[in-house]
Amino acid sequence: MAASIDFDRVEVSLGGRTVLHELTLQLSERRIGILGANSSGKSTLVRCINGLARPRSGTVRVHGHDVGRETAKVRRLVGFLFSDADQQIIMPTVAEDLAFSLRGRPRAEIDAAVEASLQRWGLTDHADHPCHLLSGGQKQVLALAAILLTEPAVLIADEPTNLLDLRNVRRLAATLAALDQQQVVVTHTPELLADFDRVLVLEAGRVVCDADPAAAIAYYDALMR
Ligand SMILES: Nc1ncnc2c1ncn2[C@@H]1O[C@H](COP(=O)(O)OP(=O)(O)OP(=O)(O)O)[C@@H](O)[C@H]1O
Repeated sequence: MAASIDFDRVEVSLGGRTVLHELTLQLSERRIGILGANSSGKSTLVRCINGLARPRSGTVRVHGHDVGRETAKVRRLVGFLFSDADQQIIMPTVAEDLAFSLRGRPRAEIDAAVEASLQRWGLTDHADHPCHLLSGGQKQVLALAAILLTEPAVLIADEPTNLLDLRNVRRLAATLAALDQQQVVVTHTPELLADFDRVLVLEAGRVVCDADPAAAIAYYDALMR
């Protein structure tokens, strides 16, 4: 089955306005960045990949699976990291939140996976820590760790560094770079995309530039003047 994300003439309307216009794209590179002005349709585009946004017409497929028809299957393939980790931290403590990702599996399997995840992400000393007392950077790491426990093939991150200081921006960038998963990252921080494989620039619901990072970042910079 094709290991790509395919948009076929996708049109999305929200509140009576066309937010994405007849978008046809094949995303098969490992790391894809998305830049664009506020309201240009970036979040809507990535939300189509896991069915959070629904096209009025056209089809989105993830590894050959139609997002509209096989939403549950696609959501098992696609992890989604929001800019505000509070939106996706569900349980009271760090270990419980990680365990929640694996709910339904045998207890011993969950415990072993949570233990390994705590170690991988430097959270072992915070296992019983109330999530709401974590710093912004720690919350973002926890949200990412919880997503990765589900072993998604694709990771979507929508403005993941918005609430982070520069140190944590750099940490998150290094963390993302080291992951095996295909990644689609929306950001207002072009430097985050410097070593990506491909960068799209959106403007008013259309892809106006689709290039390597240097060319796309220069295009975006000129567009924002
Ligand atoms: N649920 C909704 N109902 C109506 N309009 C919506 C809805 N969600 C988004 N929109 C509109 O769709 C347009 C695109 O929004 P989107 O969030 O995709 O843009 P964006 O490029 O991610 O913006 P930002 O950089 O500000 O996060 C905006 O004009 C927004 O107001």
